[in-house]
Amino acid sequence: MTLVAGVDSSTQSCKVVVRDAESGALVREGRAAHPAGTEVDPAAWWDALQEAAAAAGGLDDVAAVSVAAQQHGMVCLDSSGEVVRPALLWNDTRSAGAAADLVEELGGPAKWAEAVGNVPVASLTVTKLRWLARNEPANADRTAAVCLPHDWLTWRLAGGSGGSGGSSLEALTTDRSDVSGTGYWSPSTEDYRPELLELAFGKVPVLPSVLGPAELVAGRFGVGAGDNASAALGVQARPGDVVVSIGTSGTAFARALAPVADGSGTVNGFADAEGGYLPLVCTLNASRVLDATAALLGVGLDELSRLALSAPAGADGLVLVPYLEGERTPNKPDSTGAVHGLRLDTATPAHLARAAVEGLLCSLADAIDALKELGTPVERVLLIGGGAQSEAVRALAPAVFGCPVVLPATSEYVADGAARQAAWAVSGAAEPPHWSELTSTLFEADPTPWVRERYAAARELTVAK
Ligand SMILES: Nc1ncnc2c1ncn2[C@@H]1O[C@H](COP(=O)(O)OP(=O)(O)O)[C@@H](O)[C@H]1O
Ligand SMILES: O=C(CO)[C@@H](O)[C@H](O)COP(=O)(O)O
Repeated sequence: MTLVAGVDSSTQSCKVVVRDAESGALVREGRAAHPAGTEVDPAAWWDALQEAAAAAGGLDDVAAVSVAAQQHGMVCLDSSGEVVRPALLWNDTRSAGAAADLVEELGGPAKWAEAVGNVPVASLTVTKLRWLARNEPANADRTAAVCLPHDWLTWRLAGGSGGSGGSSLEALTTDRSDVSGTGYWSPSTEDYRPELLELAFGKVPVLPSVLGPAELVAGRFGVGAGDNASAALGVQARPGDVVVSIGTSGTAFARALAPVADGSGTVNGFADAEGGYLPLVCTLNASRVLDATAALLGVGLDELSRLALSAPAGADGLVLVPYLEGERTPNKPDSTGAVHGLRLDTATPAHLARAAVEGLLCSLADAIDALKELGTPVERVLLIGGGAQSEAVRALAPAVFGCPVVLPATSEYVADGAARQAAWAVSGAAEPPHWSELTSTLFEADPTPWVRERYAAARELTVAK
């Protein structure tokens, strides 16, 4: 049996799966936690990867390993390969002002969408580089190369380590899916846009080489991917599927045959990990809305679910606007969350739990609508990510989304996608291997459109932090 491994180095943790390259059967798995916060020393990802790999029985017997990771994080390296400062993550909003400046300097959002398929918001790497240039000029001066979390982990696995003896900066690699979230690579021309990096950062550091989806690095490492593109590989998404992921971020995305350029900035025009495209909407607030509400109520996640399901649809008018970390979609980096409709009869744990689940789902329903408005066909909605383990999320998603929801069997789909990429690279075939169909459960419910209507009115009523 040929074994392959897939890694998901995501915001909250690192997961490793070892699978049979041919059938996709799960052989072993492991995980380890990441530190909290929106700036993290990449060394912590490396340590977590070692711990998760050891928990998965080690990687010595696998033919290939691919790493998928959280998108957009800014990893700056100096000329000897040392990390210059802790990485700024996708959910760090300090570069919101830099994003607004860059949009204006290029002549407006449409120019950016046309150039790189994305309108800068604080999440994109290009805005973090502008922030660095303006706020930490000494660190910007020291920066000789810039890469993404999955690029850095792949480089280290393949021998790059910084200091003497490590691979050179020129050995850094990336893939289309992740580089398309930087803001300085164009999915329509498949090229870096160095003039945009120059505009943002004042210079063009060494950038990773962009390899094809099934290429191998140093003979044993897949090129890797952004975590959402890897999840699309993991669930074997097909045209007509919209995948909704409830992790730290909330995302809705679909595979597409042509690049997308949304001048409103709502939909990110990413590339996918198979040679196509991945229009995607991302929110900053998803599973942690449930974590925070459960903590507020002093209950666990299962009890939160039970409470939510015990309250009526619409929570008798109680609405929770989930902008607990500010928000990216809509672009309100300084906004805060809010609870509206509080009365004596709605001031109960059950009403608050219901409002939290419905608020989270309404923000994702808006994301699905944005994809539809750009012409994305929606034949099936697939629900994945840690938050999809919530009974309340499963039961209420079809009511709020207004359509049936497919729940694939619980699995680490980002890591699974990376393992499938590794199997593809090892096979030398033109297409990724077809692994057995996922077992899944269909959730259906009568639509509750009034829940979204009340949410739509309430989501505008938030104050800045
Ligand atoms: N039973 C559950 N009910 C609700 N949420 C859950 C449950 N189990 C795990 N989660 C959520 O999963 C989240 C982590 O999801 P994950 O997809 O691993 O995130 P990320 O990929 O961003 O690190 C946690 O914030 C936690 O709230
Ligand atoms: O920024 C995005 C997508 O554009 C996020 O989806 C990150 O890629 C983080 O993913 P999770 O850790 O929440 O899965």
